[in-house]
Amino acid sequence: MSRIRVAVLGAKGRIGSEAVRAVEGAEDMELVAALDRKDGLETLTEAGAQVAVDLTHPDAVMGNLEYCVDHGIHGVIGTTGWTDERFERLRRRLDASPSTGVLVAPNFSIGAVLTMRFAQQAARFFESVEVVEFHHPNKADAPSGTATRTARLIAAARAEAGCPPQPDATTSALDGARGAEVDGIPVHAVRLRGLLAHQEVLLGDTGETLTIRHDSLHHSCFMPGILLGVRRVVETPGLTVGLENFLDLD
Ligand SMILES: NC(=O)C1=CN([C@@H]2O[C@H](COP(=O)(O)OP(=O)(O)OC[C@H]3O[C@@H](n4cnc5c(N)ncnc54)[C@H](OP(=O)(O)O)[C@@H]3O)[C@@H](O)[C@H]2O)C=CC1
Ligand SMILES: O=C(O)C1=N[C@H](C(=O)O)C[C@H](O)C1
Repeated sequence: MSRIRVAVLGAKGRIGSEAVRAVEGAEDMELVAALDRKDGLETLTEAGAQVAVDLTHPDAVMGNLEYCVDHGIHGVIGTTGWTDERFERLRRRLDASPSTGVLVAPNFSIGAVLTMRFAQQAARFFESVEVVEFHHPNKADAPSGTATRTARLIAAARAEAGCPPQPDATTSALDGARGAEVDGIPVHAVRLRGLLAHQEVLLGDTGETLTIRHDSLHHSCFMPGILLGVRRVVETPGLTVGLENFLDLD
């Protein structure tokens, strides 16, 4: 059996360093490159990488990914900062490299993926929904990629079910007091020393509330998802958004 030749970008970072160890420990993979900020992208082609795992920074990910797609290297992308415009740019790039696969996963932890799915299922049954995410204070972006994706999935489920806008009588508020709005869903970001990555989806209706909470307690929780992404992306051309597509959830 030939092993999958994997490169990790952001290899010295919090999640990247854990990913390096996970790839090294996977029997069906070979770590052929571990890139930090100072390393040129040509290292990827020189090393013969088949899959690049990007865990860098929202400012770096597009350049890295475009180099990979142009060179036929599959991408497993955990880095955040994804907008509709970025997805469109990536789709156009992939059109010119139709055998290349890219997985963009807002969250690789199975529990977080299930949180998103459960929130999506519950969204139409409650009048009110808000998302609160909690992260370590060194995180570059807010709200988190996971919270943004969760809110979008909730909003889409509510739109499909014909739910009206949620009630909110606020007419006067300090800037930011009601959080950010993602497709009409309020999203609040907390940054606190001691935390890693946590999320609550709060749903409310007359006389009851439902809270769906997930806690990532260690970066190891993202590793099974990253390894699954590497194994599946080599056989899945085009763009896949969300690890749930590789989990056979239905
Ligand atoms: N999808 C998921 O499940 C998860 C996603 N993430 C996301 O992954 C990203 C990284 O998070 P985290 O590990 O906490 O961040 P860190 O800052 O700890 O790590 C990022 C690493 O990438 C390096 N880097 C920056 N730019 C480049 C570049 N152009 N090429 C190569 N390396 C580069 C940084 O170097 P330097 O220190 O010199 O800047 C740093 O070593 C974030 O977007 C985060 O949200 C995190 C956890 C889970
Ligand atoms: O920066 C982090 O730590 C994380 N980033 C991802 C996000 O923005 O959703 C995934 C997880 O929350 C950890």
